[in-house]
Amino acid sequence: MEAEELRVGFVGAGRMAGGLGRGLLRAGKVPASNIIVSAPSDRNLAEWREWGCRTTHCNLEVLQESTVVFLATKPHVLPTVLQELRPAVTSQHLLISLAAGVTLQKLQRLLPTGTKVLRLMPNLPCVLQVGAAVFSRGTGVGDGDAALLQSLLSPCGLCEEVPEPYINIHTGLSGSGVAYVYLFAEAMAEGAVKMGMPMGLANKIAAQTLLGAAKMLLETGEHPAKLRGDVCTPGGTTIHGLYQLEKGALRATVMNAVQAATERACEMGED
Ligand SMILES: NC(=O)C1=CN([C@@H]2O[C@H](COP(=O)(O)OP(=O)(O)OC[C@H]3O[C@@H](n4cnc5c(N)ncnc54)[C@H](OP(=O)(O)O)[C@@H]3O)[C@@H](O)[C@H]2O)C=CC1
Ligand SMILES: O=C(O)[C@@H]1CCC=N1
Repeated sequence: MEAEELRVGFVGAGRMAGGLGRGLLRAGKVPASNIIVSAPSDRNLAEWREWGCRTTHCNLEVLQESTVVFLATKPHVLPTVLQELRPAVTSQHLLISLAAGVTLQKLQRLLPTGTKVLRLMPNLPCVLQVGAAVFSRGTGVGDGDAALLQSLLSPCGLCEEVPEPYINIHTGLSGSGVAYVYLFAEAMAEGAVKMGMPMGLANKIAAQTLLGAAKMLLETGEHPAKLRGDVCTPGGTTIHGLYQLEKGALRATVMNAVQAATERACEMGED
């Protein structure tokens, strides 16, 4: 289907919906006039109107006006929203849930039999087209529907189909992982401030350091340990810094963070 013909809806207009919406718009994937968004308040909708999208307080209207519908409410709200949407769902719709933890089995249970539903876990950098998203498909979702989602999200960054158990792991690694990186960036900059560098400059350099390191990882394809070794002069500065990170158990702490967030996603699926 051509982008101009595709009608895309968002139920929920918050940060993640906004990230995906702006990613799609910036890439010219779907014209703004073909996007309709719903939320109970105007808090987030005003911004969507500025982008040229249509907005409503009625979730059913989104379903009636679109074929591809992103379900972008918080996970605990989703069952109520699906109960409301259920009577208007048809076999023409492709529903895509962003809700952390909410399994395909649960989504399928809450929707009419045969509904085409996908489970997507994006992350916020998709707004700058450097996101990392994974998805799994529910029963009855064909290759064409999966390809449509991949094509829609292709301008937003990486988008891979994975076995469903990987989605909670991706949530712990990447959906939430963005926040761990901000914490690390803040700590790096504060270290520099402690040593006398102005905060604005320290923040800028910390961000550029993360960007450069991430690009090196992606573009060389090298293992992180190899690239780390390249920075370390024997007896030099880096090994002294790394020793402090190892003493502070950074590696185990980060592994624990990914585990805790993954386990929380699994728990949220049980609610
Ligand atoms: N933030 C992130 O980095 C990521 C989030 N996600 C997932 O995305 C989903 C949304 O999270 P996020 O964008 O952060 O949350 P936000 O709180 O920013 O947005 C939630 C949106 O849902 C709307 N909403 C609340 N109740 C209803 C309802 N009954 N019907 C329709 N809309 C409703 C809110 O309305 P109003 O505008 O009136 O407040 C708001 O627009 C979650 O399921 C989360 O797990 C996934 C990956 C990353
Ligand atoms: O914190 C959360 O639950 C959501 C899911 C991934 C990022 N934010």
